[in-house]
Amino acid sequence: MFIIYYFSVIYTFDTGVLTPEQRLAYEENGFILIRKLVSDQDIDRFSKEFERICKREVKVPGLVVMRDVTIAKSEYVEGEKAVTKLQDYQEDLELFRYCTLPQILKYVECFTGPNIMAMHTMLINKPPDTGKKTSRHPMHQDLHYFPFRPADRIVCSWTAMEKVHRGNGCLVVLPGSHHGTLLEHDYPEWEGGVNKMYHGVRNYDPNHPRVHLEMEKGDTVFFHPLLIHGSGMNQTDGFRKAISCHYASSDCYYIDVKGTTQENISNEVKELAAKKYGVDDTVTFQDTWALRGRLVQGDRTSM
Ligand SMILES: CC(C)CC(=O)SCCNC(=O)CCNC(=O)[C@H](O)C(C)(C)COP(=O)(O)OP(=O)(O)OC[C@H]1O[C@@H](n2cnc3c(N)ncnc32)[C@H](O)[C@@H]1OP(=O)(O)O
Ligand SMILES: O=C(O)CCC(=O)C(=O)O
Repeated sequence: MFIIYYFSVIYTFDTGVLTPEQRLAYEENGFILIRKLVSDQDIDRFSKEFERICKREVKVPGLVVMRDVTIAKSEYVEGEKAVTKLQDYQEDLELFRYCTLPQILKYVECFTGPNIMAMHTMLINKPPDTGKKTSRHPMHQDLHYFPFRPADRIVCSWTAMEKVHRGNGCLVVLPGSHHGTLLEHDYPEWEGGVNKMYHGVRNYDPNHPRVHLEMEKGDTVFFHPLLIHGSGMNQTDGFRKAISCHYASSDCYYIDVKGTTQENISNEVKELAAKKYGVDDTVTFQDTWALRGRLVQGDRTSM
C-alpha cells in the first residue's frame, strides 16, 4: 500500500536523508532533533581544543573569547571558568571540523541545498549563573543578526557537548514560530544586566507553546533562523557546553538593513568592529559576514 503525503514544502529539499515524517515536522515546527549525530570522540576533541584556547596554548585569528557580563564586570576569574562563549572559530582547524562533519552537512543540505557556507560559528560554555540571571539567553530569532536572505536557505546546527536539561539551561523553542516574520529585537529590561548583543524579541505571544529541548551529548538540533528560541539560566555548578554553526546556501544574497528592524544590531556590530579592528565606516555589516563565511560544500556562487 502506498501512503501519499500532502503538505506544502517550503523549508526542506528531498535529498533522501529526511523521512517524510521528519520533513513534515521541520515544515510544521521549524526544528528537528537528531539523536547521537556527533560521536563522543569528536566532542571530546572539541572540548580539549576549547580548554587549550582558554589556557591560551593556541591563538586563533579572529576568535572572540566572550565572558559573561557579570564576570567581565566583577572579580578576576581565570581560564575556561571565565569564558561564556567562543565566537568565530572558523580559523581553528580542530573546532572548524565540526562545521565540515559529513553527518552534519548531510542534514544541512536538506535545508540549504548543495552549495553550503558556514557563516557563523560558536562554542557556548554557559556558566553557572552568578545570581543575576545573566546566563539566560533571551528569546530571539537568529535572522535578526543576518543581512542575508532568503531565510529559508539558512539553518543552524546546535550540538549538545554534554547532557543539557532545564536545570542547566537547555534551548527553549516556540514551535511553528518560523512561519512568522522577523520581529523587532532589542535588549531585554533585565535587572541583573544583559550580555552584549543578546537582543530579545520585543513582543511575542507569551501563551505560545514552548518546548524545552533536553538533549544528550552528541544530539543535534537543526533549526530555522526565524524560529523564536532562547535558553534558560544555568542553575547547576557545571558549565553547559554546546557547539554550533549557522549555515547558509552560497546562493543567498546580501541585503541592506538600513531602515529595517536590523539597523540596531548592524550599528552595534559596526561600532564594535571599528573599536576592535580600527576599521572605518566603509566596512559594512555585510562585509563583517562575508569575511567570516567559509565554503564547506559545493561552489561559492554568490555569498
Ligand atoms: C545568532 C547569534 C549571532 C546569536 C548570538 O549569539 S547573540 C550574541 C552575540 N554576541 C556577540 O556577538 C558579542 C560578542 N562579544 C564580544 O564581542 C566581546 O566579548 C565584548 C562583549 C565586546 C567584550 O570584548 P573584550 O575584548 O572581552 O573586551 P573587554 O574585556 O576589554 O571589555 C570591554 C568592555 O566590554 C564589557 N564587557 C565585556 N564582556 C561583556 C559582556 N558579555 N556583556 C556586556 N559587556 C561586556 C567590559 O566590562 C568592558 O566594559 P568597560 O569597562 O569598557 O565599561
Ligand atoms: O546555547 C544557548 O544557550 C543559546 C544559543 C543561541 O540561542 C544563539 O546563540 O542564538
